Amino acid sequence: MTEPLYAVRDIRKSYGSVVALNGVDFSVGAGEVVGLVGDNGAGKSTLVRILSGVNPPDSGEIILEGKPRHWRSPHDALEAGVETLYQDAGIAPDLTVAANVFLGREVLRKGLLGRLGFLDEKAMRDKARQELTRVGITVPSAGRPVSKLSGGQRQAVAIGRAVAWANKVILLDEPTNHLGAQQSIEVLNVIRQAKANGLGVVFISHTLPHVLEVTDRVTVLRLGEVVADRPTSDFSPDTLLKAITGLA
Ligand SMILES: Nc1ncnc2c1ncn2[C@@H]1O[C@H](COP(=O)(O)OP(=O)(O)OP(=O)(O)O)[C@@H](O)[C@H]1O
Repeated sequence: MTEPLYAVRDIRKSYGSVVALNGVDFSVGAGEVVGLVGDNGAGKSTLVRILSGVNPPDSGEIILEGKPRHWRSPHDALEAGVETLYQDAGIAPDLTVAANVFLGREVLRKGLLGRLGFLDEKAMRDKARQELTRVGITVPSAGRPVSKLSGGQRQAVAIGRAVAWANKVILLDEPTNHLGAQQSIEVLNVIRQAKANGLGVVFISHTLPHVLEVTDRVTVLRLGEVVADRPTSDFSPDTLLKAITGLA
């Protein structure tokens, strides 16, 4: 078997007496989309926080490209190529689309006296448009404030930004939540584009039709344990729901 791009082994995490994850194995390969599903409280968010470096596990291994990792912060994971898009996507409404794409990573241009410090707005707009186009997102204007975009377009900017910056793995926590049908289709297309670009994509969602549509494999968590990890083609809507709820 080939080495997965990103994997965790035998992860355990408790909050006081609550066991959130009880010996979880999870992996994603390059160019693979893995769905992470489970009922409320199953442990999905806890696992995402461990994968993204927000919280360390109590025990277990985190392995990126075959090497054990110990994330001290989300910044560590990000630097190593693991990008996360959270439910409330961290978009700054008053800034332009381009500024949001580069938020925290502004393109600097050498000033006249060789000082660093000018924000090169044109370069930023061009690059933002280029990056969003690369991942399949079109916005009316990269110079437009995000507050002037629809909710779906905002979400598209957030996901486009995450996919554009990710260089190995992208964790998408409910990216199609609150989106209309057309906007969901666009986000699912961005996921396909990320896969085509060779990223490992983890898609966390309660919207099972989207999971069945876009993933290659599905991992089902129930009460902190993996109860199924199989190719998506093995599941029907009915068998996936049964795996999640545990009801026969
Ligand atoms: N900070 C915390 N303090 C105490 N308990 C927590 C904390 N975070 C999560 N838990 C508990 O850990 C378990 C797993 O929660 P988690 O949020 O990971 O589940 P989830 O699958 O993401 O659920 P949802 O779909 O509702 O977001 C639950 O029993 C939850 O109550």
